[in-house]
Amino acid sequence: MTTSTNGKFDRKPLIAGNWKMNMDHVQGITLLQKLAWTLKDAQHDYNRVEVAVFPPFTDLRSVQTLIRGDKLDIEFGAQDLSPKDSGAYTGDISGQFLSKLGCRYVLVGHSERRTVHGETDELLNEKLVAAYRNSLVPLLCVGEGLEIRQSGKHVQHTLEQVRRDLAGLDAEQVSALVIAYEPVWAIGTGEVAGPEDAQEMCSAIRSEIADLYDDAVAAKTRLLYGGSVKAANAASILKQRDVDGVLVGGASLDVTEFANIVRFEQHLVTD
Ligand SMILES: O=C(CO)COP(=O)(O)O
Repeated sequence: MTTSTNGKFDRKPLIAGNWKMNMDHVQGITLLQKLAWTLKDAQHDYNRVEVAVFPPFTDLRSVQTLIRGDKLDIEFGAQDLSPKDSGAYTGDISGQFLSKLGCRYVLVGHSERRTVHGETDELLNEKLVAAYRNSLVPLLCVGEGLEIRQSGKHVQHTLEQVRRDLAGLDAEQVSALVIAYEPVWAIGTGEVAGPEDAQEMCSAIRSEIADLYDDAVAAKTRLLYGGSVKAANAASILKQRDVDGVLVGGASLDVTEFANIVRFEQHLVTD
């Protein structure tokens, strides 16, 4: 594996597709089959770049069956989990069940959960604990809205989220964690943060982790950017020193777009 003085490629890049509330289980397995074929044609090297998809809950069993049956080298995760493992919590989904279903990852704190469902940092902290308790790797989403960006307080705001969400987690847990910086104003809007914005925030998050834990932990935590990522803008973002991958929404539903984003990252690692 290519290494660099800053250790960027010591962290395995992750290209993640958040399908959100799109694709029923039939559409989902068709999309996944096409993605697997496309990546195979492109001779994708899974040892160098990890690919993960986050389908709706109702797709997870079909996705698991396909990935296991066809031995696809694609990881999958859920879009949310309950802070509790079982009990009278109608409509919630337990991390225990997700883990048993073979999920490797789980999204925590996506801005659509924070805003539409009013999820607080305190709740998200409990969800992170629940994820680790059930051997899931959490992919924590943080980021500011437009007003905060315009007020110039975006770094302060996002680091505050990081501090609150990570409260009480130990060094081993945070080393395994993935954090996606997703500025709310760039999600589904076509507005993409510039590569330098992505680098600014990922670098600030890494420094914050070094302060909260130590440099060794900060060097291991993978940091992604998300918000209107497409094949056309992915390369410049992925090149940034502290950006270890991307969390892709809309473009992950288009196999060609998503596979091209994976390819950009693979070239960066290989060249
Ligand atoms: O929210 C996102 C991924 O979690 C980003 O969504 P879009 O890529 O559609 O902007």
